[in-house]
Amino acid sequence: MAQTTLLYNIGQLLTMDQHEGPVRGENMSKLDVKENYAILMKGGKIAEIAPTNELINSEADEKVDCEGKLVTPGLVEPHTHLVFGGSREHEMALKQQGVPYLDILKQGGGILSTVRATRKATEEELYEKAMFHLNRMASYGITTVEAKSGYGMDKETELKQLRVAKKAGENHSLDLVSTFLGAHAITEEYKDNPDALLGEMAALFDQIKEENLAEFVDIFTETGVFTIEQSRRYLQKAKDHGFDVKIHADEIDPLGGTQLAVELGATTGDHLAVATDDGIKQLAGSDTIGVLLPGTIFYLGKGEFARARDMIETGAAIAISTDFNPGSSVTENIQLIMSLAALKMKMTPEEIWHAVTVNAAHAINRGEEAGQIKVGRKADVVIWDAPNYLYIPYHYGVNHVNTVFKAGQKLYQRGDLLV
Ligand SMILES: N=CN[C@@H](CCC(=O)O)C(=O)O
Ligand SMILES: [Zn+2]
Repeated sequence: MAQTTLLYNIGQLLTMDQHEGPVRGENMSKLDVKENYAILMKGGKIAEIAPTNELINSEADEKVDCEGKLVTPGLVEPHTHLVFGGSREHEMALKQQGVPYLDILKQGGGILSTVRATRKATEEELYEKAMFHLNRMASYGITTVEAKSGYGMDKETELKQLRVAKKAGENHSLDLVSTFLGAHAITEEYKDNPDALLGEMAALFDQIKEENLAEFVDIFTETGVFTIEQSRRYLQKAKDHGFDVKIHADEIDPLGGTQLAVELGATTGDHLAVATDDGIKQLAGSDTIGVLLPGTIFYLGKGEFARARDMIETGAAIAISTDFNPGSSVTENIQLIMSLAALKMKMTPEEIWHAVTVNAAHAINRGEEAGQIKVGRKADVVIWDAPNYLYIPYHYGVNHVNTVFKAGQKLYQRGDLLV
C-alpha cells in the first residue's frame, strides 16, 4: 500500500503557487503564507492541503507534528557544475594575492586545472563524487538540481561527464536536469582556433540528443573565452538541434551576454553581475529568467553584486543559485546564498523564496513539476527548524533543515549529536 504521511501543526506553510508561470517584478514580493496548516502526502504526491483542524483525523501511516515550524517546497538549484575531478584549494593563495580569476585561467589554471583532473578521473570516481555532493545538497533542502558538464572540452570527457550526471540522476532520489557546457573555456589544443573547439563540441549535439544526455546547451561568454558572435552562432546551432539554451553572461566584463540571452530566447541568462542598464531593461521585457549567483561574487572577492533590485523593479523574473563548482563558488549551501541575496543584493525574503522555488524550477523547465506544493504534484517538502520564512536568510551560514521529503519519502532528517 502507498505510504501516507500527514504533516500537521505547520506554523507557516509556503505553497508558492499563487502566481502563474515564472514570478516577475513586484509579484516576487507577494507571498501567500498559510498558518496552522497540514499536508497529506499519499503515494509520493500531495493529496490534500488544509488547516490542521480539518486534516488532523485523516488516515495516515505516519503523522508528523511540525510543532509550529516553517514548511516549504523542496528547493530547486538551477545552476551547478556538479561533475568534476579534483579540487582547487591550491588556488586560494593566488586569489588572496589578488590574481584575477581570468588571469588564473589564462595561465592554464582555474577551469583548465579542473579539466585536467576531470580527464584523468574514471567514470566511477566522478560518479561517487557527484553522489557525495548531491547528498550534501539534499541535506540543505534541495530536491531538484541542474548539473552542467564543461570540464572535458574533448568529446570523450564531455560524454563521460554527461553520462555520470545521467546515472547520478537515475540513482539518486534528487531529480537532476542536465546541461551540456562543452563551451566552457578554451583549451591549450585550441588556443589559436577557438572556432574549431566550438565545432568539435557542436558535433556532439546529435549524439547528446540521441542518448538523452542533456536538455540544455550553455556557453561561457566572456573576455578570453567566447565572444558574443561565437556564442550566438553556437547557441543558434544548439537551438536548431532542439536544445533549450542558457548563457554564462556578463559575469566579469559586460560584453552584452544578457542581451544575447534575450535575443536568442534563452531560458536563462546566468551571473549577470555586470549587466548594463540596457541588458536589464531587455531582460525585464523578455521571458528569459535571470539566474543570479551572489556566492560567486563573494567567493571571487569582487565588490559588485548583480543589480537584483533594478532587475526586479523593472519587472524581471529572478532565480538564485549556489553556482556550486570547484573554482568560483565552492559550496552546496543554498541557504547561505539566500543570506547573501538578502545582504548583498538587497532582495527581500519574499523575493528570495520565489527565487529558490518556483522561479528556479522554471529556470530549468521544471515549472510544472517542482518548486510548489500543490495537490497532485510530487511531494517534495522541507520542514525547517525555523518559526517563520524570514528566519532562513536572517540566521546565516548554517543548515536549518529539519526534514526533507522527496516524493513523499523521508530523504534527510537532522541527526542527533552522539554525546
Ligand atoms: N564562470 C564560468 N564557470 C563557472 C566557474 C567554473 C570554475 O571556475 O571551475 C561559474 O559559473 O562560475
Ligand atoms: Zn556556472
